Parts: sequence; structure tokens; C-alpha cells
Amino acid sequence: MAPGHNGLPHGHPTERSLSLWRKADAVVFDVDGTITTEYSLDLLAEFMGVREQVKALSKRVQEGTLSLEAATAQKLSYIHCSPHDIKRFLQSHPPASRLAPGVESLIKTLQARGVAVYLVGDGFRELTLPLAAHLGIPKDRVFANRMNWQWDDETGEATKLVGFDLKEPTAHREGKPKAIARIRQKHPYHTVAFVGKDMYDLHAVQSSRGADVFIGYGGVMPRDDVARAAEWYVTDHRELAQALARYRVAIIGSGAWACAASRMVTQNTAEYDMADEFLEEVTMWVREEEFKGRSLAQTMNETHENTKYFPGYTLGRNLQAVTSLEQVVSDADLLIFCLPHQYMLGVCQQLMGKVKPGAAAISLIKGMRVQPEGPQLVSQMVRRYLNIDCCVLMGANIATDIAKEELSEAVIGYQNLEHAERFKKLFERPYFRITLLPDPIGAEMCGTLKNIVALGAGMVDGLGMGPNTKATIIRQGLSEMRDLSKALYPGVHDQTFLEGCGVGDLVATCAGGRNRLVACAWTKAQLEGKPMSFEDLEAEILKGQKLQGTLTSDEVQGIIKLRAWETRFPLFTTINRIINGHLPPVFITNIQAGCRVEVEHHEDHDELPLSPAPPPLAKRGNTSSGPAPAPPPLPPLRHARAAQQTVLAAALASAHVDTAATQAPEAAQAQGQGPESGQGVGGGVGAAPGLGTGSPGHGPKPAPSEARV
Ligand SMILES: NC(=O)c1ccc[n+]([C@@H]2O[C@H](COP(=O)([O-])OP(=O)(O)OC[C@H]3O[C@@H](n4cnc5c(N)ncnc54)[C@H](O)[C@@H]3O)[C@@H](O)[C@H]2O)c1
Ligand SMILES: O=P(O)(O)OC[C@H](O)CO
Repeated sequence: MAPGHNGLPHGHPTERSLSLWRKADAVVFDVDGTITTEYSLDLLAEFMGVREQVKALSKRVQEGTLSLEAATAQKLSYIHCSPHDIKRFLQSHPPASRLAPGVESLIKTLQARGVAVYLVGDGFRELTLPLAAHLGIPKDRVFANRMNWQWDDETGEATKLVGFDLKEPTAHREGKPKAIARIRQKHPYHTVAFVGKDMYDLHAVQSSRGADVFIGYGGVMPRDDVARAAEWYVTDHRELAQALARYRVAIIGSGAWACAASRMVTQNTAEYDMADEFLEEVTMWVREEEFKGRSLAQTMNETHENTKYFPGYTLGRNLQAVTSLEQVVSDADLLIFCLPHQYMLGVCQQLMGKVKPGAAAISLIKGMRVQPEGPQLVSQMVRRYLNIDCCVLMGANIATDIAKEELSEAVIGYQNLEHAERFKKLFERPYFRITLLPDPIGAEMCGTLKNIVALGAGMVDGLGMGPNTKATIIRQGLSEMRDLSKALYPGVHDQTFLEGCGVGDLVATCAGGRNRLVACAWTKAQLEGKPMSFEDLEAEILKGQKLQGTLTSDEVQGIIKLRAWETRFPLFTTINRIINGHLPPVFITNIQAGCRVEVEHHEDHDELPLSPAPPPLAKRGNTSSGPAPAPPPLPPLRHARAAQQTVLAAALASAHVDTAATQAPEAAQAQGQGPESGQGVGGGVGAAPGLGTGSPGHGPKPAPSEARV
């Protein structure tokens, strides 16, 4: 055969046709000779003993000496069958025996990807519908001619074939473009591809522009003229299936959650799936570092285990650890960001202009960046710096439990539904359920803010208090999460806070998360008189994994302080004051007092942002905002025991809080003021007004949405 369109060899699509085929949301197939190995009417004619007469008519149509309409009418008069004959014919020629090789699998692949498949042919519904049923194509997606029948007046049954319905568009030469136009009128498909066998099909597409691309199929009835004229000519349907886009997946980050999430992703990309959308190999960016004298990435590639950040869990064999960030993203279509949030700005800056155009991202990161003009969520950062869409995946997703394949749920918050659906396919497993949520900001705010509440829950545990107190903190936390999210982003949906990313994640984190764990240890250390910094405890307990809550608390407090919202967000404010050493942990049970305590500015670097331009986040020791070397760490107040006591004394004096309240619960109990004194959360802490006991002792009047505790 001669070379195809633009001199390309056969089977080589033009760039345009390949791209349109890959993004088609509807594919229309011609029927006879394209999805079948023969003209079905010819087979019926053979069955009825008139094959040669009918074939001769088809030849005349191809030669242009007889019109399609006249030939069809003549063929039917030769065939002259009854409905019973058709039934027998269909029994002896079941659909599977009539289909062209590879077409059934191609159609199933397209359908699994959500592509709408249509059949448009100039054969007959009576013979085409059984094929459609076999292929799972609904009747209303089939365009074909209808036979006319003579009816027996007495039995009411069709008896004899008497021609065909000329009102069907497919009865005429220009019928196919008309059918495609009808499809487009009814459904707003973005891209329609047409697969057909002859020049009529090609002209039908070119003349009407009904379809965006024509692909010639010559596997059954090869045609040189079509091969020459078509932008893409294939002789096997498998070529079309193989050419469908497959997405290359990259994970940016290699910590605990990144590794647990990678297991789901690699399980899905490795598993056989009709849609076959993803390339099996997944790459993971592993920051260059040595662990136990060896390159961590190298160890991961050899042992399929992240021995530093996620020891004890096997990762997919199809996961490739790569240390070059640029290399990982350069050819990736789907980017999964999963890093401690403080490193994301540096990563985004490094990746500017290096991401594949058209790539889509999802962030699993829980945290935000605070700029003078306001907060910037990670998904917003990705959109802004990398100029690509970014969904978020948020939920009650403690990494180790998911690695054990215990049931868990998450939401994918999205702006672009198509991307969200693709990511859902990439992550969803029998043990990991995903709901799509059109509120990405709400979902991400939930994931970010719950880390602060978890610190409060850890303090409750560290103080040795029980579930009632923790439930109070969780309830108040959820309320402040919602109020702050809505105050900053009024479009956020209330319902989001009742989803897996809201109350679900909050409960899980407050029960078993790292923020809770470290805050509990920090509180105990305080009570025992052997205080330790959060950073030291983080290093000791989490062994390289990163705490997000303390940094997020500082960032969020910057937002609160700038707007003088302390009394609107008493839990967030009190937690921030506790972790920064301005209040003792026991104030977690007295947030109305905690948020009103006047905080003395001890040292410049100790204070929370006051001015419209919050100080750089890097000020907080090793919590720099990018992978670039952090500036020399300044010890925050929460790390300095002596300074803490000084400020605490001042704070208590200014709040007129009874110092007994600042002691450990045991000490407070001895004075009848501890949680077991009957005042519990409501009034257990000193002279300051207690949780749930009404108006505060001093300070501004609470806003209407103010906390009840
Ligand atoms: N761990 C969980 O159970 C869990 C669950 C859900 C969401 N999350 C969120 O996912 C995000 C990532 O958490 P994780 O558990 O995967 O990470 P992690 O806490 O285990 O932190 C380790 C990661 O931080 C990276 N890292 C350390 N120093 C770095 C630096 N200077 N620059 C760049 N990267 C550096 C390491 O290379 C490693 O990838 C966080 O926002 C977290 O809140 C965590
Ligand atoms: O362990 P934490 O506190 O960082 O929380 C982990 C996850 O966010 C829980 O969904």
C-alpha cells in the first residue's frame, strides 16, 4: 500500500489525529466492515440463499452506478425474509462471531474510560441491535435503518418484509453526518472521533465536520484511497486501543503518608483494568539523603521499603525512587504532592516552568502558607507557581493504618471534575473509599486546621483527662475550623465539615495522630518538670517524620492576630499560647480565659505576627518554608523553659488567674479545682471564667459565632 496521509507510513497517526483520539469523549463507529467482518445484510442474504444477487448490488453502489436507496430496496426484495427467519439467522450468527478482531476490547476500554460509544451504519437495526447489546451500547446510541413489515390483521404479527423506512437518516448517503449532528445536538461532547472504512465515511466527516477526526479502518475491507486520504489509517483495532493515552504518575515526597499513599497508587497502576489509563511504573521523589550510611533512595529501590520514614511496610515493586526533583516531574502527567507543608514553597519555586503542560496535580498535604496578603493553601500555591490544576485529597488517613489496609475514607476536593475522577481511580482501593467534593478549599482548610486541634487533644491526654474533655475540644475545634474557614473563604460549604475531611479526620487525628502524640508527650514533660521542646520531641518520637500542627498554629495565629479575632477563636488562640509558653497546658480547659490573657512581648522573635506583614516563617527554627538552607534558627519561646516561666507569670498576673490553676491537674485537684472537683471542663481552672460558664471576666464581648466553651 502507498504511504498514508502526509507521507506517513500506515499506522502512524498525525499528531492532531492522535491528540483528538486521546481526548475524544465520544467515538462513533461505522458498523459493517468496521466493527463487523462482513456486511450483515450480505450474511442474511446468504442465509436466505440470495448472496450473489445482493453482492452484485453492493458492487454497483461502490462503483456509483446505483443509488444506495435503490440498492437497499432491491436487496430487501431479494432477501424477502420473515421475522422468524431473522431470529434463526441471529441464532446461527451470534454477535461474537460477526465482530472484527479487537473491536470488543477497544469498545470496552473506551467505555471504561467514560467515553460514549455510538454505532452509525447503513445496515439494519434488526441485525445491529444484537451487536450493540453484546457490546453494552444502549439502543439510543445506535443509528441504523428500519425494516418495514407487513402485519397479519388477525394475529397482529409481522409476517413479510416490504421494504425499509426512508425517514431514517441512515437510509441516505448523507445519513451518517446527519446522525452525528443529531448526537452533537443532544449531547455537548467536546471531541467526537469517527472510525469508518470507506471514502463515504471519510467524506461524511470532512463535509459535515460532524466529527472532529476521521480514522480509517482497513482490517476487514482495506481501501487504498482511504489509506492515502485519512489522517490515520489502522488495520487492527488494537492499534487504537494501544494509542489511548496512559498517564505517567509521579509522587513528590517520600514521608510516611507519601509511602502509604504510594502503595494504593502502585497497586492500582499494576492491576489489570479495562481502562488501562495509567502507566504501571510510578516514580517517587526522594530527597537526597543518607540513612545508616547509605543513600535512602538506593536502599528503597533495592529493598522496596522506606527504612527511614516508613519502616516495616513494603512498597510497590513498580515504585521507582528518584532523587532529582526535575527528572521526576518532567514527563509526569499526574503529580501527587505529599510533603510536610513547610517545604512546598521551595519545591514549587524549583519546579516553576518544569512541569509538563497539561499535567494535573493533587495535594495530600495538610498545611498552609501565610503571606502578608493572607493565607495561601498548598493547592493554591501549586496553581499559582506551576500553572496547573490541583485537586486535594483529605480525610482520616493515618498512614500506618492505611498501610495495614484498614478501612479508611477520604474526599477529593476539586475544581476540575475530570481530574478528580481520574485521581479517584488512581487512589481508590477496597479499603480506601473516596468521595468527590466540589469544595477544595473547604476540604483543605479542614485538613490544615485539624492539626491545631489535635495538639489540644494531645494536651488533654497529657493532662490525664478523659473522653469528655477531649470531646469538648473536638467539638469546639470543629466549630472554629468551620468559622475560620468561612470567615476567610465565604464560599466554603457547611457540609464539608461533616465529611471524612472534616469531623472524620478530626476524630482520627485527635485519637491517634502524631500531633496528638507529641503534644501529649510535651504536656507530660511539662507536668513532670522536665520540659522538652516540640522539636526535640518530634525528632525523638517521630524519627524524621514532621509535625505540622505547631507550625500551622503559628501561621493561623498570625491570621487571627492580624484581624483581632482572638476571642472568636479561643481554642486556636489558647493552644497557640500554650505551645509558645505563654500559658500552661492546663489552660486547654479554660480557653475563654486563655484567649483573653494579655500576652507580653518577651522578645522580638518570640512573638506572633502583629503587623500586617507577618515575619518570615523561617524564624521558627527548623521549620523553614523551603528546601533551601534555613536561616540560623532563633529559639522560639516555646523552647525556652526560663523565658516561658517569666512570660507565664506575667500572663497570669495580667489575667488575674489564680496560680493554682496553672499547676498540674493533680495539684489543682488537691485544692478542689481539678477536673474531678465537679467543675470539670467548665470551671476547673482558677478564677478565670471556665469553659461553658458564660461571659468572660474581661476582654471584648464574644462575637455571635463565638465558641460556647
Ligand atoms: N503521616 C500521616 O499519617 C499523614 C496522613 C495524612 C496526611 N498527612 C500530611 O501529609 C503531608 C506529608 O506527610 P508525610 O507523613 O508524608 O511526611 P513526613 O512527616 O514523614 O516527613 C518526611 C518527609 O519530609 C521530607 N523532608 C524532610 N526535610 C525536608 C526538607 N528540608 N525539604 C524537603 N523535604 C524534606 C522527607 O524527605 C520526607 O519526604 C503532611 O502535610 C501531613 O500533614 C500525613
Ligand atoms: O499524624 P498527624 O497528626 O500528622 O495526622 C495524620 C493525618 O493527617 C490524619 O488524617
